[in-house]
Amino acid sequence: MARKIVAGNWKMNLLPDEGYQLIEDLSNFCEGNKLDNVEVVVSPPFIHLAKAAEMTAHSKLTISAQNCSDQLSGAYTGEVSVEMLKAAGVNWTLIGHSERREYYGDTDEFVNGKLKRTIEAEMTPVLCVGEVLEDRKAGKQEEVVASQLKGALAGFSADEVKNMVIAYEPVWAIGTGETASPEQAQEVHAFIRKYLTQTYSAEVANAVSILYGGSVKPENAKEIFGQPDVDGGLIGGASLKYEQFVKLIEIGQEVL
Ligand SMILES: O=C[C@H](O)COP(=O)(O)O
Repeated sequence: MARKIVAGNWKMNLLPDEGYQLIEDLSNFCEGNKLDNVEVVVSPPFIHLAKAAEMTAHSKLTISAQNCSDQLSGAYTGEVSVEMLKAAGVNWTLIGHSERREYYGDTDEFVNGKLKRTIEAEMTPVLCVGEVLEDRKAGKQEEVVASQLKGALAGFSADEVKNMVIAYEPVWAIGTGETASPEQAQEVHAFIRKYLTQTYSAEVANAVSILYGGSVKPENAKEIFGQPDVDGGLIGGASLKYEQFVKLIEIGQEVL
């Protein structure tokens, strides 16, 4: 069965001291509560990662990067390799977030290269996919998501895909306050699972966690997390506030 995950993506927010305080508080929360149903992951900016990983080395809180290089090492100014992440104690990373795709040119091919590095390094990648508003209006969400999955997963074996996490994040629902309805989320999640079944196997489809992302808040999480093909959330804005994120973890623990 797919793992249940509540993940936070801090994006380019929180200065180091604010970030470390939040890590400490979340780590204490995870230790103090019986979280036998959900895994909790947070993705701080690169500069916080090494210390955050050190702080959580013996905690149930998992630290993830937000991105990694598609190259192993060398003259790639501004990039961070998977080896560097691993050396810092970070074993997870988001890949292909829509903000990377939109502002920094992460094409499906590029995303595929980054995924290759993470799988070689035995890391857990969270592959992000999702359609823009125009595609949703044209009813092309499944077509877009299928094409992103095909491009990103090209060349991977079923066993390799089994170790990935997928996040469905409709771009029109990110940071906009507009959430996909639980039915809309379920529809695309079910489609992703069907895609994985048809392309790989039912075993792979059932092993891959599919997270929903896009304006998830304590007020709407119960219904979204309650959908049969939703295995958790990738949360932006609400992961920056301790009370809100903890509430989402509690809802995840109860509903997922
Ligand atoms: O990675 C997280 C998503 O982009 C969702 O962000 P949001 O919860 O602020 O809409």
